[in-house]
Amino acid sequence: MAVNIPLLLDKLFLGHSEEFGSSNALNKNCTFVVLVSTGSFNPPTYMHLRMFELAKDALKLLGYYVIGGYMSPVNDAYRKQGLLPAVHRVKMCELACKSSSFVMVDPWEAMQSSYQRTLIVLSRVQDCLYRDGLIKRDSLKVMLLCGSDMLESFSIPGVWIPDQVKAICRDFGIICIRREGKDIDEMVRNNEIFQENKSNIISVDELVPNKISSTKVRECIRKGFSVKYLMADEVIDYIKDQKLYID
Ligand SMILES: Nc1ncnc2c1ncn2[C@@H]1O[C@H](COP(=O)(O)OP(=O)(O)OP(=O)(O)O)[C@@H](O)[C@H]1O
Ligand SMILES: NC(=O)c1ccc[n+]([C@@H]2O[C@H](COP(=O)(O)O)[C@@H](O)[C@H]2O)c1
Repeated sequence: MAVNIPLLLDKLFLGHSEEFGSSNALNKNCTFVVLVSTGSFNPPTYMHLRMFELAKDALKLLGYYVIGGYMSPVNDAYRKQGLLPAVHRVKMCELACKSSSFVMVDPWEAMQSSYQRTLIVLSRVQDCLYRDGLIKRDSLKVMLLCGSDMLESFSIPGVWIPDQVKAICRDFGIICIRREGKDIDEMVRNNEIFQENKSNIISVDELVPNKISSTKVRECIRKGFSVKYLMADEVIDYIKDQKLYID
């Protein structure tokens, strides 16, 4: 039985914008995008937030308008080594999102009693938005936002369910941020499902390459090094207060 947690809508852009002049953005004939990023966020870094900015810019050039984004921290049952309890990761994501005008946290996945696959997470966000009726179904697109390491994992046998990968690519779409020089076009060329849905897979190159990773941040904390300017000050304060990531 799913734990019922309402989807936050407070930062969703549903009104006026300079880009749309004086008229209401939602009356315009364009596709509105809601980004969903799934991951450990252990802890959330500036790069996790930066991904939303990069995706928003890239989609704008393609004629899409991003009206909001969600970070969805993975459930504890994912059992990745060193994964902190979801309560901490959700809290840190909430603190990280404070500085964003459009990125929110969706704690639904983290708060369920079992692991939730990414397709289920995307479907739930889409269902909530459809149910609310705030945006017309045919002008709303929910997309998975990820880094190229995650896109690469789609092709590793046994990690994802092929039918679910198909559904994610076909019914949602993926916006993928290049990470550490990975060739996203090659990944798309070498995967049949990606090939079939290549118009729905958008790759984003960074103008300012950024190698921040949660693993490296955890390593710095363990060694007692500074992590300032790698993630939000509020997140750093929380980690200190709660004495997290020190073995
Ligand atoms: N520097 C980065 N460039 C591009 N994508 C990134 C970067 N850091 C994280 N991501 C993406 O953010 C999402 C969530 O990542 P995750 O929480 O696993 O962070 P991570 O830094 O990869 O963590 P870890 O180091 O613990 O594996 C994934 O889609 C991942 O690819
Ligand atoms: N089949 C699936 O839906 C599937 C498989 C592997 C990873 N994932 C997701 O990808 C993300 C990976 O996060 P990490 O890079 O931190 O391991 C998590 O949100 C996880 O739930 C989903």
